[in-house]
Amino acid sequence: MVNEALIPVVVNGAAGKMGREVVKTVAQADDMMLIGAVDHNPEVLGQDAGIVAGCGELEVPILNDLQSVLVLATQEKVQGVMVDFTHPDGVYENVRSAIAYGVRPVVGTTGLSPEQLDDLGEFAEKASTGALVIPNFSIGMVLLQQAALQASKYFDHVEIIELHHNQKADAPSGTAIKTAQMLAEMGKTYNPPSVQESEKLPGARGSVGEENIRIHSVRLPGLLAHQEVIFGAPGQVYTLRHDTSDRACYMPGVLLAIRKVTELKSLVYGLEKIL
Ligand SMILES: NC(=O)C1=CN([C@@H]2O[C@H](COP(=O)(O)OP(=O)(O)OC[C@H]3O[C@@H](n4cnc5c(N)ncnc54)[C@H](OP(=O)(O)O)[C@@H]3O)[C@@H](O)[C@H]2O)C=CC1
Ligand SMILES: O=C(O)C1=N[C@H](C(=O)O)C[C@H](O)C1
Repeated sequence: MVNEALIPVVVNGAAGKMGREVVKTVAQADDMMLIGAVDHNPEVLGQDAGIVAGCGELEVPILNDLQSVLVLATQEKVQGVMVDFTHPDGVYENVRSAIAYGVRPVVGTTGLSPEQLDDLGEFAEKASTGALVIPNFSIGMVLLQQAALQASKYFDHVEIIELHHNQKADAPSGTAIKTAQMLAEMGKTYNPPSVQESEKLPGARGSVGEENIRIHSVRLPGLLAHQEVIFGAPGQVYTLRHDTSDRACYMPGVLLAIRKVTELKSLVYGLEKIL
C-alpha cells in the first residue's frame, strides 16, 4: 500500500556517481518514495536501483526509458519530482519531458545554455510547474558565492579557477559559470585591462564570458570538486576556496530542493534562492 503523503521521486542517471548517492538519500528520507530509476548505462539495466546504489533492494528496477517512468509518476496521487544527474547533452530534453508530464524537475546536471534555461523557464511558467536548476547543491558553495559578492564591492579584479576529477564532461563547471554570472549581476565592469596581452599558447588565460571574468578549468584524477575565486588589488590578494571530499555534501541540498520544488510554479535557478 503506497503512502499518499510521500513525495514520489524519479532519479534520472540513477547508476551514475551522483545518481547512486541520490537513490540512497531518497530511500532514507521519511517523506519521499523512490518510484522510478532511469539510466542508459547498459550494464545496469533491469537491476534494482538500491542494489546498484549499495543500500539494499528497493524493488525499483533501472530502466532506459524516461517517458515510461514519467507516465508511471503521473499515476501517483501526489505530483512527482524528477531528480536529474545525467549528462549535459541530454538534460534539456529530460527537463522538457518531465515538465510535459507534470513531473517537477530538480536538475543537478550542468551544461544548460542560457537560451535553454530561458526556454525551460518559459515552458515551466506556461505549464505552471515548479522546476529547480541547481548547479551546486553544497551549502559551502553558496557561502563562498555570497562572500564573493561581498568582496566584489571592493575589488575590481577577479578570476575563477575550478578544479574537478577527470571524468567530468563539461568545462567550465556549471558552478563557475553561475559564480561569474552572480558577480556580473553586481553591475560592475571587472578586470579593466592594464596591458595589451597576447596568448603564446591559445587558452593560456582561460575562458572569458560576457562578464569579462576569466575561468580556468583543471581536470585531474585525485580531485573531486573545488573552486577558487581570487580577487586582486594593489598590494593584496583575497582568495575564497571551497573543497569537496565526498558527494554526500550535496545531499542536504538535494533533499531541500525536492521538498521546495513542490511549492513552486515556475523555474528557479540556484540553491541560494531556496535557502
Ligand atoms: N549540481 C550539483 O551539485 C552537482 C552536479 N553534478 C553534475 O551532474 C552531472 C552528472 O554527474 P555524475 O553523476 O558525476 O556523472 P556520471 O557520469 O557518474 O553519471 C551520469 C549517469 O547518467 C547516465 N546518463 C547519461 N546521459 C543519460 C541520459 N540522457 N538518460 C539517462 N541516463 C543518462 C550515465 O550513463 P553512462 O555512464 O552510460 O553515460 C551515468 O550512469 C554532471 O553534469 C555534473 O556536472 C555533479 C555533482 C554535483
Ligand atoms: O561534475 C562534478 O563533479 C560537479 N559538477 C558541478 C558543476 O559543474 O559545477 C557541481 C560540482 O562542481 C561537481
